[in-house]
Amino acid sequence: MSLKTRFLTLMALLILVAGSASWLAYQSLSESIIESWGRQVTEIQVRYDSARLLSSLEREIALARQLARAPSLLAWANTPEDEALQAKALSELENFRSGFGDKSYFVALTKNNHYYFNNAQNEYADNQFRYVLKADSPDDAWFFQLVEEGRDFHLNVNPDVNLGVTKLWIDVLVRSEEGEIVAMVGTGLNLDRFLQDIVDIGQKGITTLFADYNGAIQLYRDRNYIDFGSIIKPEGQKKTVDLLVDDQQDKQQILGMLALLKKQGAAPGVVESGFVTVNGKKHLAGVAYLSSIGWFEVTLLDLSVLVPKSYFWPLGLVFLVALLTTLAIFHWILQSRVLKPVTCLEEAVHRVREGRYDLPYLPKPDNEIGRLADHFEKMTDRVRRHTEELEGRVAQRTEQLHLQARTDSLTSLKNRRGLDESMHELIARAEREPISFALLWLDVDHFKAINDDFGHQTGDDVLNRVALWLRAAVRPYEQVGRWGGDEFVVLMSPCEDGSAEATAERIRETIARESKHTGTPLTVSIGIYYAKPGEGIDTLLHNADQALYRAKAQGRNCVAQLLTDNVNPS
Ligand SMILES: Nc1nc2c(ncn2[C@@H]2O[C@H](COP(=O)(O)OP(=O)(O)OP(=O)(O)O)[C@@H](O)[C@H]2O)c(=O)[nH]1
Repeated sequence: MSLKTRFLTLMALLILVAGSASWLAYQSLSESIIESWGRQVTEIQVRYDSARLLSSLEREIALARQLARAPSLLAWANTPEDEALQAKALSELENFRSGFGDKSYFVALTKNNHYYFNNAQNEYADNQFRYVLKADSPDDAWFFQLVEEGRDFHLNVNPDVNLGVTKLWIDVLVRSEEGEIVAMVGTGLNLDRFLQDIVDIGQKGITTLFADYNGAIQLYRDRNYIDFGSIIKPEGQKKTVDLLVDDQQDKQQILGMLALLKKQGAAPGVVESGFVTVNGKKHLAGVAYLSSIGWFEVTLLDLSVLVPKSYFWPLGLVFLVALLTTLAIFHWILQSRVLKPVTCLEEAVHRVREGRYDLPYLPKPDNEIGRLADHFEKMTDRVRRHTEELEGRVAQRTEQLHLQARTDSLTSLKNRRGLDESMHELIARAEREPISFALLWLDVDHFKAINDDFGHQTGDDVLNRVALWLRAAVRPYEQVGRWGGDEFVVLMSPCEDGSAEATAERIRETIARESKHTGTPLTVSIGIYYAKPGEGIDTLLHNADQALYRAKAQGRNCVAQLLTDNVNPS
């Protein structure tokens, strides 16, 4: 895996880990903020809903209580058969009727169980007596139950089968001076309008409901959940608030909140709250006890509606964009400041390793890698110069050795090897183009005697002088060498017929003449051989040697030629 891939993978992993940790921390923090905010909102909402209910009921309840204390009503309730008292009481009731919000009232007398009612349309004027309540009738059980419980004030939602109406009833007991319950009075409020005004107020995500002292649902936007006639139902058959929540733990929690508030009694403004699941969605439930009417107010806040998850999408988007931007910036910095310089440096090192000093362009960021590239560039330049210098020296030395290997150390003429190579070149050239060349083989006469008479050093001096005279006697481009001992060779090319003899003669004369000026006069014998096409080096040497042999045989200090197709001496 390349450095770049490793870096980017590591970076992405680190960002993901850090991002996930931040996200979890954010989730936890936001949840606790939402929870704390939700509880405050719930409290406010509960108090607000409670206040709305109480404000709409208080006047009605106060009026009902006032009616319950009316002397005319009390007098009639004590003596129901007294028609005068009845007329007076009903007149009083009619006065109160116009005061009630629903413009209706009811009276039920405990002594004869007579039930009186009149409505907004004054439908039952002078005919307020509606029916007789029967203790054994389930429809009338509410009356007998309330009287038996002896609660002076009660609210309930109940259908009146006889009247064909379902209302929120305000029931107030009428007691005689002795405390005996003699009647029940009150009014009924239009349930639909009440639900519409107080309960189903159309705030999204907020559900308001009211439950009675036992937790039975009294006011709720869904009528199917309302526990009508709750007063007469035995425990266990009531539609209580826990019906709204899904699991058993939540049911216990919400009922526990009701029990706790009931225990705390009349402490105003106390709100209990907790999370419950309603229809599979998490809700924050707030509960308050309205001691003045003996009911509970329950508010359910759907947090997924009030604070939907979609609110956090921009945050996720910002996180994603930040992640990608960070990766892009990191990649750019990594690429320009680290990876590209390192890649170029690696390529440069590779080239130098292969002996190439033409470095590619090396980026030099202002960091350790840039400085490393700079050092490497300078180091390479130095190595290149050093290598070039060394190579120059080696080439020079090689050239020297090459020359040395082909030069006679005494005379500085070509040695046998040098002559050998020159002859090979001439033969090869003669195969390609029609050139002629000749070999002169020269030997100092009686050289041994010089050595013997004057010493080896003098012999060397003589050989040196012969070399100089030889060199001077031939054209500059003729190749002259010492074959060994006192034998010399001249390669003449191009060489027309006859020119070799002339040159040989000139050499012989020069040496004889010049040596006379030295303390050791000497002569040389020269053999000549003209090369023929196709002849190898051995043939050439052999034939030249034969020519020399002839010259020696002829008495020395002379020139002899070997003609291979005519072997007679010249
Ligand atoms: N001083 C000196 N003598 C050498 C060198 N190389 C060979 N000699 C001597 O040269 C002599 C060559 O003698 P030869 O060619 O055999 O005979 P020569 O005396 O020249 O007689 P001819 O050739 O028959 O005229 C020998 O005595 C060698 O020892 C050298 O480099 N320096």
